[in-house]
Amino acid sequence: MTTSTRGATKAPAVLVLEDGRVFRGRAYGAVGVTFGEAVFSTGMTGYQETLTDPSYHRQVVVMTAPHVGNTGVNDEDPESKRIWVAGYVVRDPARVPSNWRSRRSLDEELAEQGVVGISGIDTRALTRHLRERGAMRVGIFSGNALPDEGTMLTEVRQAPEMKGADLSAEVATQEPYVVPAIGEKKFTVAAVDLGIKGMTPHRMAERGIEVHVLPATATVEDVYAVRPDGVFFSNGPGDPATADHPVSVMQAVLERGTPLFGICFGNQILGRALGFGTYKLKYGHRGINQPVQDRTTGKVEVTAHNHGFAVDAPLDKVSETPYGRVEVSHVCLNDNVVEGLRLLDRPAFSVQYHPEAAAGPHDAAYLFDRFTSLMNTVLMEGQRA
Ligand SMILES: NC(=O)CC[C@H](N)C(=O)O
Repeated sequence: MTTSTRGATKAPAVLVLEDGRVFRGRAYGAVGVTFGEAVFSTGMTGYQETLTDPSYHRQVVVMTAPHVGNTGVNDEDPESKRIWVAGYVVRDPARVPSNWRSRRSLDEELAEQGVVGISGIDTRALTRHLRERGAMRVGIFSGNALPDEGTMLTEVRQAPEMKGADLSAEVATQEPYVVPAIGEKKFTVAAVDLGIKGMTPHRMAERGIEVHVLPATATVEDVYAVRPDGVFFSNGPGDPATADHPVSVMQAVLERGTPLFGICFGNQILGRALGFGTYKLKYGHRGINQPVQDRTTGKVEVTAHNHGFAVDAPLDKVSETPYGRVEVSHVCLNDNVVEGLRLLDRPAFSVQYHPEAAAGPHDAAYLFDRFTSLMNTVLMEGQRA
């Protein structure tokens, strides 16, 4: 069945930014009201992965790509069990989705999951506004009887901000579960779920790792109860400055010298565990075409990003920390933001971006091999000792 998503058949919708700028369009997905932090993603593809990434919880995502929904919605690509974005902003939705895997239209899927969107927006103008003024709160209001602009603006300004938001527990698993190794099992990893994407344990499983995914509230005892060869800290929503519990668990892991790998939120937590601060970026990095340099090899990777905060660590020197020496291993070539940390005296490292990226690119997949080889080295040393 095809559903027409022609703008004219849809209810009117209004997007109101906290600084008072207003964009008018048509309802897309569910009709209603939603609030969140307005952020833009420059990915030309992979919208299902974006929508279902738990790190987007409480964010209203603006797509710079003008056509969205062309390949419909399939049952294979989601990164989690539901759509997490708080709202979705597109320019020109596909009228008829077309792909051999497509099961339904994106419009239908958003409506079914109760996600309020808006279409017919000049998303490039909106993106330029956010780039100049910074990420800010936003509301989308749709339906035939809308409040006046002043009322909508007041409501937007009452919505919670992303700075200071502690959100991992709202998205992470409540119960531990195991993702079995594919083929021969070589290692066991405890993965602390702060908002993990499905592709991350899969990338580990492909390398012979049995992954024990643990709730965000997991204690040091819970982590070591699975007798891990390595410990992983996942991506996740919210402000890393609030993540005191995972920071203290990670410090215990560093203390014991267990191989450790972190992605995105996990990188920010490693930064904090080592004593660095984190800060909010003006508008963040979101998309699948961000250039990152591996400072050890000089090689540039094209990478997937979704972060609004970053680690404040010096680029030009090796830092001394309570856990030994640390270097900034990766940097974003657009703006020199810290994109990775590596300890020189312990088997631990992390990256701010997404080597697991399902929609690609896959330039950074070697980082999963680096984690495997750290576990291998530590295991061999243990056997020799
Ligand atoms: N994808 C992530 O893990 C995001 C981390 C953090 N919430 C940020 O926005 O920077």
